[in-house]
Amino acid sequence: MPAIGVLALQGAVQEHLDCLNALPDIEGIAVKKAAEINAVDGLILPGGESTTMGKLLREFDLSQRIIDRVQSGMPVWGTCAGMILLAKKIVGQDNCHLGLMDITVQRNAYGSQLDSFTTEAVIPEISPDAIPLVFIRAPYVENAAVNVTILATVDGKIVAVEEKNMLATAFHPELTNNLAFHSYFAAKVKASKNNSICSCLAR
Ligand SMILES: NC(=O)CC[C@H](N)C(=O)O
Repeated sequence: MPAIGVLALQGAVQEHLDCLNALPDIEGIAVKKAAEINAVDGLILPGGESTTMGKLLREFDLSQRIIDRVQSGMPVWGTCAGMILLAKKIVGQDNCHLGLMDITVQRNAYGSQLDSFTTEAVIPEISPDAIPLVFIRAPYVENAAVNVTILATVDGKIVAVEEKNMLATAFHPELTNNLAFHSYFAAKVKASKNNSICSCLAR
């Protein structure tokens, strides 16, 4: 059964695990050691506080492990702070964290009076039905390179993107009871696991 890790350094870990474990044929596992990250077929970087998570990733020497696995094809999904961790550029900062996705993100982009809000949107790639979108001190994508697919915008701002095996959302599907994004990501993980089994057998 494919296993999806949820990076468990800080943030909304249990909520993602509950969503994953509600899906058929997927095992959700909290991961915080390099060996655990090596053992999963996909990885979720949860919401929380990106500066703290980035610092812990460096302290525990996990950044390069994640970068290597994602660059060799492991699907990854960053939600909110996780999106910031994936971005190659963060507005107003000289450095980034994992620097994997060709996006520029603006942290806390909705300002103080709109720290948190909920809306909904139809995102055809993910589901034909409207999906609830929960934003908590959320970033948005200020710029996405041409190789990045824009999945959703809210009020003209980009809030969900995909680039090959990488998915990022400014909002928190794990805080709703709608499993559409988790199902979509699980399908990506299953497809990538099948591909790697096929290429091993073909050798
Ligand atoms: N809900 C969240 O993940 C908030 C992200 C947070 N504002 C950050 O910049 O890291």
